[in-house]
Amino acid sequence: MSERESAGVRGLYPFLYAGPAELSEVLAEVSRSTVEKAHEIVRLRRTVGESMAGAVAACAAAMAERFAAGGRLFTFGNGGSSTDAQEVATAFSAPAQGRPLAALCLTSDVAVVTALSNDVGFDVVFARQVAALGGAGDIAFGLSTSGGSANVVKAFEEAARRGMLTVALAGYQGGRLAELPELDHLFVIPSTSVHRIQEAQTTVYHVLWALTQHALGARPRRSTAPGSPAATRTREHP
Ligand SMILES: O=C(CO)[C@@H](O)[C@H](O)[C@H](O)[C@H](O)COP(=O)(O)O
Repeated sequence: MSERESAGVRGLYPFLYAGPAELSEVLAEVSRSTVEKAHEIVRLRRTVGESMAGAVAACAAAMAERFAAGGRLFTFGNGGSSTDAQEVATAFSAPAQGRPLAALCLTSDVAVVTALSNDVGFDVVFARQVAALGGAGDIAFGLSTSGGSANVVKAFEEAARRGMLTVALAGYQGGRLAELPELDHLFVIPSTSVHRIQEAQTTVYHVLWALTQHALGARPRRSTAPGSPAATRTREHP
């Protein structure tokens, strides 16, 4: 191992190099930073819960309406958001309890994703699928931490053209998604840490799932109190 690599490993795993005397100090530091991180996560989730409760409930009601009329949910995102999109589709379509709802993740079919990326372009990898599968009664559900992924933005533009309900989760200040007037529901997690954003987005979509189930009469549940719409946007329909 080169000097540089060894320094890298030392930085990542300091306890491997600590002598018995230093070890407890290193462990105390690791535990301090873990506790700080845990506080940060709880603080952000609380902020999100308090400020978005009303908007999440409104979004769930709109989603439930689409499902009740036979609508389907299409989810998409890149990287970590792609696996979150898979989790959203799984939660809705294959719940252990509650009503199974029609949901499909547009990142799950490798053949379709690679064909579109290879033959047409990665920027249309979701939009083309939305065009092929989506209809007016359906729901487009996209996640992006930056809010700037071109393929996510284009998918929403296509979904809006088709009259689909559009639901977006973003971070930072919403990025390009914040500038999309077509979005029906936008939830912006107020953080600049990709990981914190993803964690808080998980809370938002799991609550959306629970409230949608509740609205469909599948799971009795306490209602949530309305909150400030500071970090959310719900489009008024004429
Ligand atoms: O942060 C992770 C994993 O946690 C990355 O995989 C991340 O998701 C990828 O860089 C994405 O391509 C970022 O896209 P986006 O969230 O900005 O739309």
